[in-house]
Amino acid sequence: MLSVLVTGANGQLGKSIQELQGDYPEIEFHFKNSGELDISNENSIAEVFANNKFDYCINCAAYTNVEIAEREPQKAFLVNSQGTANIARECEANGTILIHISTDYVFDGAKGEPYTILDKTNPINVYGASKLEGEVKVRALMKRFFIVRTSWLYSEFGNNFYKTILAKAQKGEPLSITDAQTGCPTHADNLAKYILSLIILGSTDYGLKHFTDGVEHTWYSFAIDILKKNSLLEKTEVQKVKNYRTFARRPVYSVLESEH
Ligand SMILES: NC(=O)C1=CN([C@@H]2O[C@H](COP(=O)(O)OP(=O)(O)OC[C@H]3O[C@@H](n4cnc5c(N)ncnc54)[C@H](OP(=O)(O)O)[C@@H]3O)[C@@H](O)[C@H]2O)C=CC1
Ligand SMILES: Cc1cn([C@H]2C[C@H](O)[C@@H](COP(=O)(O)OP(=O)(O)O[C@H]3O[C@@H](C)C(=O)[C@@H](O)[C@H]3O)O2)c(=O)[nH]c1=O
Repeated sequence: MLSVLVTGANGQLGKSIQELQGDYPEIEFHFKNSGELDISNENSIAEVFANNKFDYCINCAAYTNVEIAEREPQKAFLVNSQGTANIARECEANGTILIHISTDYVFDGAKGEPYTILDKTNPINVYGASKLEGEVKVRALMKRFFIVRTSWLYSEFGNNFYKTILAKAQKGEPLSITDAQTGCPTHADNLAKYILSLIILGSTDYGLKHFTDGVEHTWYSFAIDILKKNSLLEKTEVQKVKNYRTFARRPVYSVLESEH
């Protein structure tokens, strides 16, 4: 039996993994939400590790509000950089393999073609910078780790673009959606299955990975797909815009070349 700790268990990805647990009888899952394990608190982590021996830790805990991060960078860095370092340190000390999740927003978008794991990072917003610092800490502190970068996650859980658009359309609100950014929407369930496959297959191909669903979209084309799938396109007024106002800058092109 493999023992697997999942941090941030009540977030979008954490819940997607929880949904799948019945399909993995060979794994004993230990799901910890932010109240049960605060990754920014070393004592909280030490307490959880003192009572268990984990083969793997899937770090789903993160500060993910891209907009608000611009106004409270210290909070984003506390979780995404220091918190990640805390988890990495404890995993390394306990022989636990870390599967850490990162983002397409570590790139500036200037490349204009799919980013590989060898491409230079250059975040252009606070969230991306804090996630990159988390990656750097994992690499510095650990030998056996996976850093899985993904993009534009959506699912029935948590906050995501899919749910925002669906909720607005269901209320009959007119939509104005940017086509100024291109990326790959990725269903959290597919990412969860990929992560669990690394564990089940006992992969020793450690290091950096890119995982997406592999289909490029702008936010506008993704919104059109969402409306079509939910039979809302005819009923919804949708405007394509270039200048949807946001606090945070986002990469104009952040497609990740996915190996899977
Ligand atoms: N969402 C996306 O589009 C993408 C996400 N990612 C990455 O994937 C991972 C999972 O994201 P996702 O599930 O969507 O994010 P969510 O925001 O849905 O979930 C993150 C979870 O982390 C928890 N959390 C926040 N701070 C702490 C802390 N100090 N200690 C423990 N838990 C904490 C939150 O709990 P609470 O709500 O109680 O604060 C929340 O449940 C993250 O690393 C994210 O950066 C990468 C690319 C795209
Ligand atoms: C809701 C909405 C957003 N937008 C724009 C704003 C922004 O440029 C883009 C995406 O909006 P959101 O704020 O929903 O998505 P955002 O928070 O930028 O999503 C990101 O989250 C983090 C956690 C990641 O790691 C990224 O991969 C990515 O998924 O769409 C519109 O044009 N119209 C709208 O009605």
